[in-house]
Amino acid sequence: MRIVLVGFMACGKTTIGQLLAARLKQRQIDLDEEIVAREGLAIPEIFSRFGEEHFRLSEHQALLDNIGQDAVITTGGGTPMRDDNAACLINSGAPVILLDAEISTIVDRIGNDRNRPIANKLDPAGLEKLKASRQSRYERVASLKIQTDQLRPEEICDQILDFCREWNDSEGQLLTASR
Ligand SMILES: Nc1ncnc2c1ncn2[C@@H]1O[C@H](COP(=O)(O)OP(=O)(O)O)[C@@H](O)[C@H]1O
Ligand SMILES: O=C(O)C1=C[C@@H](OP(=O)(O)O)[C@@H](O)[C@H](O)C1
Ligand SMILES: [Mg+2]
Repeated sequence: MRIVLVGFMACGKTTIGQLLAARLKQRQIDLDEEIVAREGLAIPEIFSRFGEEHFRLSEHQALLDNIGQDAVITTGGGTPMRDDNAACLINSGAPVILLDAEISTIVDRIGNDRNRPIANKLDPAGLEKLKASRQSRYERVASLKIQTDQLRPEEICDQILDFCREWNDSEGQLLTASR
């Protein structure tokens, strides 16, 4: 079963993707990990040596190379922002799940992690502004939005799996999970 996770930084895409993959006995493909493996450099080094544009090109290629895989695909927070990436996600035929969270939760979850060059140069107000500028795009590509602030990873997984079982009936609609 293919499942794609999108959403802002630190909303839990990589973590939930890992759990989903384990539950489904399937591979997880994390685009950030793909990029790091291809480039042989950590994300902050890719940004500092080659710039964001280079990172985005690498991310685009990683998405195109992997979107057809039967796997849990976890994107980076910026992946849906390119129009061609958004089209690729929408046309993939896979359920695209948006993980969302409040900025206070995101700030807590980022903690002292220095691995997100874009988040690391922003204060909470800057993060909120960036998230607001991206939100409509996330919502446009997604078939289901889950507000994760009060949920344990296992509960988020349960909601995603319930939704994916009904995917054929609800294709194309943005639903907000109420359970
Ligand atoms: N539902 C959750 N409850 C508590 N902590 C979470 C939850 N989801 C993710 N986290 C924590 O938040 C941090 C960022 O999660 P991560 O999976 O890297 O997010 P993303 O891939 O969206 O940037 C990690 O430390 C992770 O353990
Ligand atoms: O939102 C962004 O622009 C980014 C999100 C990161 O992934 P996560 O969303 O998994 O943190 C990573 O791709 C890079 O640091 C840029
Ligand atoms: Mg991630």
